[in-house]
Amino acid sequence: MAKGSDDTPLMQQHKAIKQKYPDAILLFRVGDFYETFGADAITTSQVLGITLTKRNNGAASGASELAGFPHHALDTYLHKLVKAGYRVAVCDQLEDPKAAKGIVKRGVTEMVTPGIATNEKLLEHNSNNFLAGIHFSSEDVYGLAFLDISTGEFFVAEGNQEYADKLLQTLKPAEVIYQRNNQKTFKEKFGTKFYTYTLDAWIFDEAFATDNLLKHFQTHSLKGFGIENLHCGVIAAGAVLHYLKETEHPNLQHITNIQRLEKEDYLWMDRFTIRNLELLNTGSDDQLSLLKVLDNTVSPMGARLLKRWLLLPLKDINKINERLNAVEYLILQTDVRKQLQQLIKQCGDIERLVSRIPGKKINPRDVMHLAKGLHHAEQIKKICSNANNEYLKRLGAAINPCNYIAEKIFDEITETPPVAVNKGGAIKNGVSKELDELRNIASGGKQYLINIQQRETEETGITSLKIGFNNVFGYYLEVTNSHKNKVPVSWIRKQTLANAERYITPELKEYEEKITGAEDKILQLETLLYDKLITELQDFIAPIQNNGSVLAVLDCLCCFAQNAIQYNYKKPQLHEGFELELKASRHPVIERNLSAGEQYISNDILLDPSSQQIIILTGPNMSGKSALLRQTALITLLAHIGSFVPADEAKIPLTDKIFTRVGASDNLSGGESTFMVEMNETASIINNISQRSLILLDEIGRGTSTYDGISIAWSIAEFLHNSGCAPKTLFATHYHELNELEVKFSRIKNYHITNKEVGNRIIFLRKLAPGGSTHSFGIHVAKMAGMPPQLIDRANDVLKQLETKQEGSHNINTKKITAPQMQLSIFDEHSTTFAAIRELLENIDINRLTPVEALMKLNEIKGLLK
Ligand SMILES: Nc1ncnc2c1ncn2[C@@H]1O[C@H](COP(=O)(O)OP(=O)(O)OP(=O)(O)O)[C@@H](O)[C@H]1O
Repeated sequence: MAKGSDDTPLMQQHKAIKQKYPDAILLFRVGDFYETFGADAITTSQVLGITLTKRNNGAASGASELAGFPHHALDTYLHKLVKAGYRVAVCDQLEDPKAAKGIVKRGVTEMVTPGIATNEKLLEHNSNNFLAGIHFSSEDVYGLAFLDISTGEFFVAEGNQEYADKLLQTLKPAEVIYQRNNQKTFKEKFGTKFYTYTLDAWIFDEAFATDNLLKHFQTHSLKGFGIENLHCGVIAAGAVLHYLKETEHPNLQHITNIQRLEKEDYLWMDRFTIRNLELLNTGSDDQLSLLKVLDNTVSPMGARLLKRWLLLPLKDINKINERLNAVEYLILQTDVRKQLQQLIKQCGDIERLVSRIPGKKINPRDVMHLAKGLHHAEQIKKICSNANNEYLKRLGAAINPCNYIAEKIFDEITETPPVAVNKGGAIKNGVSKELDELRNIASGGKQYLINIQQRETEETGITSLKIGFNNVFGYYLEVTNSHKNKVPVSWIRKQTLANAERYITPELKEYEEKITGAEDKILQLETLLYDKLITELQDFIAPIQNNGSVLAVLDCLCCFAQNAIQYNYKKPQLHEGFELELKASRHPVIERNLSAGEQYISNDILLDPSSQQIIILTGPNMSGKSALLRQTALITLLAHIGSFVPADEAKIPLTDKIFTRVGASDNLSGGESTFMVEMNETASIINNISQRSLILLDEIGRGTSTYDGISIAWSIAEFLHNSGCAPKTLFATHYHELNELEVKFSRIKNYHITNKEVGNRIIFLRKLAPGGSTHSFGIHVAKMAGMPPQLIDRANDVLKQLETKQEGSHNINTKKITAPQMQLSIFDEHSTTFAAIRELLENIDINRLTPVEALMKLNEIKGLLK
C-alpha cells in the first residue's frame, strides 16, 4: 500500500489489487455488497443497468464512480458481465470482518472469463464450454489444447493449419488463448470470430509446459497419455493449465486425463461440409438440423457426447461395429433400454457436479444428488453386466458405484438438505455427539422460553403476554397497553410501541445467550463436518467422473436404438471395400420436416469406383437433387458414428473424408456468393482426396458465366475420374452439357430425377433414374410462372440457336445470332415496347449470364409487355 496517499485505506487496497488485474472488471466485496469503482463502475452500470453513483475517496482523489450490487446477486450479475464479453475478477474478504484488525484482508478468489466458467448460468447443459490454447510453430505445425473446466475434459492435438481450423470450428471454444506476438497471424489464419486472450511468449515453452503437465497429473512422463511427441500440442496444453492458475483456479483435481485427438482416427469433414450438411445448425430457427433430429438423449452428458460423435465420426471398423451391435441389442431388448434411460435420466449431470468438488463449491443438495446418482449407477452396472453384448458388459464393468462414499453421504446428509450449508440442517442427527447436544440446547432453550411465557402469564395475569425476538435487543416480553399496570418492577422496559410495551428480564437474557450461542456453534460445526465429507469425496473424483463418461456413452447408444425404432432406421453394413450401396434410402432431416400426409420418396443409390465412380445428376429445380446428394453423405456419416440409418439396406465402405461443395449462388444468405470462394473450397478437395473419400458437388461452376461454369465443372469431373484414386462423387448440375462426360469416361454415369408434366403443372416423382435429362428447365420454369406462350416459343428458339452455335464454336457472340423472325405480331416493329425489348436483349452478354439472371431478364421482358 502506497504510503502518503490521500486515498482512503479501502481505496488504496482496491488500487493495489486492481493493478494486478488491469484488464478485468474487479468486483470488490465491501460488507454485503460487491462494489466496482471508476471505469469498472461505468462499464458495470451500463452492462447491468444498475445505478452509477459517486463516492468520496479521500482528499486528493476526490470522488470516483461507484456501482455495486448485493453479494447474494453475484451469480446473476456475474454471468451478465461475462456474457457481454468481459473478464471479471471476484475479490472477496479473506477474513471475518469482526475479527479483523484494521482493514479487512481482501484478495481475488476467482477470475471468470468466457472460457473459464463453472457457473450454471454461463453454461449450456448440452454443449461443452471449451477454453482452447493454440501454439504456432515456425513450420506449418499448430498445437492445440481444449479444456472444459466445467466437466474436466481435456484434449490435445497437433496438425497443419487446416486441421487446427477444423478443430476450432468443430469444438467452437468459448475462448482461445495464444502467444501475444501472434495476434496478426491468428486473425489471418482463423478469423476474428473467436473471443481471444493473449499471453506472454515465455509461457509457450516446451520445458515449462511439460513441467506444468507433469506437476498437474503427478506423473514422471507424458508417455502414459500418448502425447509426449506432440511438441506443439504439449505447449498449448501447458499454456492452458498455466492460464487457469493465473486466473485463480488452483482446484483442478477433476482434470484427471488428457486425450489426444488424432486426425487419422476420425472421418474428416471440413467446415464447409459441416455447414453444408447442416449437422449442427441450419441458419434458420424453424428448420431442423441433423443434431436436433438425432438428439433423443436423456442426460446433458449424453447430449454433449452425441455432438462430439457427430463431429468426429470413427474410422475404426471394430469400434463402429461395437457401437452398432450394442444399438442392435438395445433395440431388441426394449425393457433394458427403457430401464437404462430411466436411470441415466435420474443421475443428473455427473460430470458438471464433479467439477465442483475440487474447489468445494458443491452444495449439500448436489452432494445428495451425486450419492443418488451413484446408487443409480450401481443399478446400471448390474443391467449392463447381465446384457448379452460384449460392449455393454465392458461399459458396465467400467462403472464404479463408489459404495463407501455413497453410503457415507446417505448416512451424514439429510434427505432434503438446504442449498447452502450455512443455512443449517444439512447434517443428520447421530453424525456428531457434539452437534446433537447443541441441537438439544437450541430446541430445549426454545421450549424454556415457552415455559417462561406461560409462567409469567400465570404469575402476572397478563393474558396477552407474548415472547418475541428482534435483532436489536434479542428476546423480549410484549405487554399490550391494557395490561401495562400489571408489569412487575423487575422487568426492564426496552421499547414503546403504539399499543404495547416491550421488556427484557435477566432470566430471558441468560437463555437467549445459550440459544444463540448454540445456534452459532451448530452452524460452525455443520460447516466443519460438511467440509470433512467433501474432502473425503475428493478422493472419488476420478471414478465418479469416469462413471459420467460411461453413462454418456450408454445414453448415446440408447438414443440410437430409440431413433432406429421411432424413425425406422436399419443397421448399416460397414465394409473395407469401396462400393457404396443404398437401398430405399431417405434424407434423415427432410423426412422429419415433411407435413402430415407427405411422404419422403426413397431412392436406391450405387457408387462403385470400378464402374460407377461419378454420377452426374440432372433434373429440374426443386426435384430433389441436393436432397439426394446430402442423404448419401448423411447416411455415410451416421454409419460412422455407430447409428442406424434411414435406408432399408446400406452397404457403407469405410470412408476417410466427406466433402461437400455447393455452387456459390446457393450460399447467398451466407454472404459468400463469390465465385472465388466456390473455387477455393473446391480446390481444397482436389488436394485432399483419397480412394476412401466421398465427394458431393452441388451445381459447382454456376457462380460464373455459363461457358466458364460448364468448362470448370467438366474439368473437375474429368480430374476426379482420372485422379488415380477414384473418389466416389455425386455431381448435381443444371448443365445438361455435362451428360456428354458419360460418353467419354467409363466410370462417369448419368442419372436424373424423374418428374411428370400434367397440363400446366409439373409433378415431382423424385425417383432416381439412369440417363441424363435434356430439358431446358429454366424455360420450363418460366412457362410455369405464366409467361406468354409467344415469349416462351421465342426463348426456345434462341436457345436452339445457342445450342447449335455451341456445338460449332465455344465463343458465341450474341450479336451474331440471326435477328429473330418477328413472330410477336402483337408488336409494331416501331413501337416503344418493341424498342425497349430489343435494347434489353441486345445488351445481354450471354457469356456472362447465369441461369438465374436469365430468368430475371425474362421476368423483366414480361414486365415490359404489361
Ligand atoms: N425424395 C424426396 N421425397 C420428398 N420430398 C423431397 C424429396 N427430395 C426433395 N424433396 C423436397 O423437395 C425440396 C427441394 O429439393 P432439393 O433442394 O433437393 O431440389 P434441387 O433439385 O436440388 O433443387 P435446385 O436445383 O433448385 O437446387 C426439398 O426441400 C424437399 O422438401
